[in-house]
Amino acid sequence: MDAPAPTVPAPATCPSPGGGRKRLAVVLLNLGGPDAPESIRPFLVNLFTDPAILRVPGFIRPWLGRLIAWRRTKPATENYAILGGKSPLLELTIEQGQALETLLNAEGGDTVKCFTAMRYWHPMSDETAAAVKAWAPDEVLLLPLYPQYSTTTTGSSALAWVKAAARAKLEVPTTTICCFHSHPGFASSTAEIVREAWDKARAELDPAIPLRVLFSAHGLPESIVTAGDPYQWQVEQTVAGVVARLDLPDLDHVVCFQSRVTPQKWIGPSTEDELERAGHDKVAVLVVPIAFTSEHSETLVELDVEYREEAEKLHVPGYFRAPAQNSHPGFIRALADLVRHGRDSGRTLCSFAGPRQCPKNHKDCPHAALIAKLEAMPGTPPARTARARTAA
Ligand SMILES: C=CC1=C(C)c2cc3[nH]c(cc4nc(cc5[nH]c(cc1n2)c(C)c5CCC(=O)O)C(CCC(=O)O)=C4C)c(C)c3C=C
Ligand SMILES: [Fe+2]
Ligand SMILES: [Fe+2]
Repeated sequence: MDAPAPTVPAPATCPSPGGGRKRLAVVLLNLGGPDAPESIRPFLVNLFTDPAILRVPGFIRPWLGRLIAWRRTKPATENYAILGGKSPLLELTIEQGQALETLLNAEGGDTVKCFTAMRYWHPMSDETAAAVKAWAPDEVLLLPLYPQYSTTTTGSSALAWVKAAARAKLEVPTTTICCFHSHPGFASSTAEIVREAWDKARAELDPAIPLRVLFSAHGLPESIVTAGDPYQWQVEQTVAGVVARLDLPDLDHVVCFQSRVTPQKWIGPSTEDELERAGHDKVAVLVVPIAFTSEHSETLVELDVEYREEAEKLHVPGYFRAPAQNSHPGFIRALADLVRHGRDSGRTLCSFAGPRQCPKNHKDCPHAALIAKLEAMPGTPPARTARARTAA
């Protein structure tokens, strides 16, 4: 159902490995977004026919997924029209990859090249796996740009990569970073961004009006969380880590969830409900996107246009928004640290701290679930070491 794939640019001329330096391909995993109005429907079909997103029996999924995509096309087209008919996600992800590559290569050591593999629009895993194979790396490291692990995002992308790597016969040791929700460098750089936005908002706002921070994450159907997905728990960990670094004692803040797109019950409170509460309490809000590291349709349209209008209607006395991390130097340093640490860990699957971080009740934590799937998949790249498997 994909539209014809745009040609993937050939990888830049490879630097000589020289001096025994190894070649490390860092593959940035991201969601992807339509690159033109005519890509919106096939992008949505790819999204809603993903078994990680639409959890219905396999024989129904292609039909139901296409139906939901068809119904979602009109509102999504209106949203992307505000952004010129396309998502900015690919450009921003490429910029993040370039900044990361420059930083890692400046340190000497191995030769690093960053690639991008999008889940629902081009360049997708098959195209990227072919480009990575052509570059002939000694090792691959998968780095999601989602700080918090969800089966619907990082889990789905990692599985898509494993299948694509097998098809491309890319059989090199591969490390997957599963999450960095509480990575100290990520938390500090996010706190820096939030603090700057807070100071700017406070400077503009009447000192008599209180300011509440709404940490707004993309939502998930509640049934996915109940089934064991650790995403909500990890979002809460991120917020706790960021708040601890803000140096704003007694900060009025809340974690809330946006972007509900299906009729099922989604996790809450919703960002819309929190706007209503802010209007009622007569407090201004600073909205902080907390589960995605670059600007995209849901920050630039949903937060900046729709929720801003909603806040006005609800008489919220001030509406401010902190930017996403994008290529903030502190964030890129955090990503570089994750690459180095993941590499050195010798693990197949590595959290920001090495081993599993999620409490036991989150049975979809990849350390319990994904590793088995990764290794059971025919043609899976070999686990790095037997120790890595047991350590996971
Ligand atoms: C943490 C990030 C995300 C989670 C979790 C997530 C789950 C999830 N998403 C949908 C449905 C849609 N998501 C759409 C766009 C979209 N989703 C994320 C991130 C997460 N999704 C991003 C960054 C984007 C935007 C990309 C861009 O183009 O800029 C869309 C399409 C847009 C729209 O129709 O408004 C849909 C649909 C579900 C159902 C889900 C969990 C089950
Ligand atoms: Fe989404
Ligand atoms: Fe986990």
